[in-house]
Amino acid sequence: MELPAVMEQPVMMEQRVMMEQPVQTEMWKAQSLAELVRILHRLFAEDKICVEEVQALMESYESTPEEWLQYAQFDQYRYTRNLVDSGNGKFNLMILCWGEGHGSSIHDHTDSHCFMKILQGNLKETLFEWPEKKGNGEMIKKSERVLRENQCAYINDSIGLHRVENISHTESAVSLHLYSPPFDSCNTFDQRTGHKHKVKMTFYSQFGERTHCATAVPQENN
Ligand SMILES: N[C@@H](CS(=O)O)C(=O)O
Ligand SMILES: [Fe+2]
Repeated sequence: MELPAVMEQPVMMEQRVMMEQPVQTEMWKAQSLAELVRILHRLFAEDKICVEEVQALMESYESTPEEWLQYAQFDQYRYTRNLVDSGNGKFNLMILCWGEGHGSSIHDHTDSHCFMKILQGNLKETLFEWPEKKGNGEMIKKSERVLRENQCAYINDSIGLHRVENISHTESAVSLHLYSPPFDSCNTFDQRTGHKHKVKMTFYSQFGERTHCATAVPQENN
């Protein structure tokens, strides 16, 4: 029996390029936000993800405001969480908008992976140790750093807890966050005592449309 002719592989929309690194690894380059979302779907369809690969992919996207402005909805008083893509149930991709001086409480990430890429401005990330189970004192600060445009940071609960702040008095900031698996509540911690408090997290907008919250008082993580 004749074997079917080998079909030519379709040309991929995305480009896999070799980056110059000490250890040569194949890496993705996302040319647009839409392409970034497509590649993320592909990577998260697998059982296991490679943290470094996702982080490098997110870093490879060069922030283009026209591509994300529709999702960047700000609030006067607190940072907002705006859902961009629900990742086929595998991840949530969202844009967070930080006005001048806005920041989050010290919090955990509910056993999920958290990738955070800066799209505009700078954000300060302060890392804390988990408090002792029965502790009742000031929380221990491990490190702090300023994340700049296009950088992508990563955290999970085994690394520790963090607080994120836009310390600028004159510029807003915008960041792109990916959480996998998705979650809608986390714990916040009191810096003085280490006491924790479970909070529900909400979206200010979803797919560019403002969401109308059922609760009168927003219970956000800030
Ligand atoms: N993890 C926080 C944002 S940040 O401060 O890392 C959130 O999802 O609201
Ligand atoms: Fe966080």
